Amino acid sequence: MTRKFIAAAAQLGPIARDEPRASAVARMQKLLIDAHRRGAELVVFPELALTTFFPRWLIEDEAELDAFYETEMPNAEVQPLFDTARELGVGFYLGYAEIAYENGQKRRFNTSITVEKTGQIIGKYRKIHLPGHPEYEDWRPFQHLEKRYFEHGNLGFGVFDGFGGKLGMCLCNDRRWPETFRVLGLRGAELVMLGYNTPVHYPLAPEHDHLQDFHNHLSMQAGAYANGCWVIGTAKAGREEGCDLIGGTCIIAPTGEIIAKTQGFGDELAMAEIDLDRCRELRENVFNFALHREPDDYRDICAG
Ligand SMILES: C[C@@H](NC(N)=O)C(=O)O
Repeated sequence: MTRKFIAAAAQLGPIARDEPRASAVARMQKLLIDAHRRGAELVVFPELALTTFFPRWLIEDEAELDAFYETEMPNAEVQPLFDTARELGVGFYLGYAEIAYENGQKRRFNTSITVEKTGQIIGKYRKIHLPGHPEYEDWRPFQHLEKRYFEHGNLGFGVFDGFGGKLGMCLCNDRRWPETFRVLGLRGAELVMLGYNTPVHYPLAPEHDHLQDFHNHLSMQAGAYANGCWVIGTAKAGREEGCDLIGGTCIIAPTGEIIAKTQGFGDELAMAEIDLDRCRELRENVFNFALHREPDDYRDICAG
């Protein structure tokens, strides 16, 4: 059986603070339809793809904050995207802010899901590496309050079946951590999908601002290569509410090579054929884990 399919990384340009969900959903439907026309069976959208990147503001009013989260997936506003995708037989990855009620508690997560071509949700992930800070810091030109608005994801790095292979997900800052890709790789992931919102300006080390694109690709290419898996990384890009976000949306082969990339900072597709069997080029050779890994010498990695 061939395990080849065409995938699209569907970059979104900025989403305004007052842009309704319906507008973001319509933009994603358009990208999905274009991707389908060009043969795609899987479309990867960004992190927090339904709203602006709201952690850049301190929002103290609970109702105002809650308006950026989804309490159900799908819900009435996102259903049109699910419907279009199912009608066309296209699956997708989608990032969004989630409110969940667990054991009587209201919990907030930065979440992604994968939806199969049938419209079924086949995987769910809640972001584990939350960057930023929990309290307002007045010296910053903009806030990064993910540690305030989200809890540490409680679903682990799950690997699930879909598109004829083993799939994994993560979100934005997770891609900078080799452990993310290694855990997914150890669990057999052949394709890792992720969305990101990455400001060009990093207030803690502004001398690295010119390296943001480099660090983005370095992290994802290294993750792909060292684990012999495909990576699709999709940006929310461009100047969003005065804050510049990097683009660089791309599809990376298990060799670590970028084989498709967006050019600009708006709504745009990067597309490539994914052959899941190519993972073997690495996983049966230099990164044959069973033959060559030396976990006894890595114990410090798991020390708390
Ligand atoms: C800054 C941070 N953004 C994010 N949304 O996790 C990152 O790119 O690592």
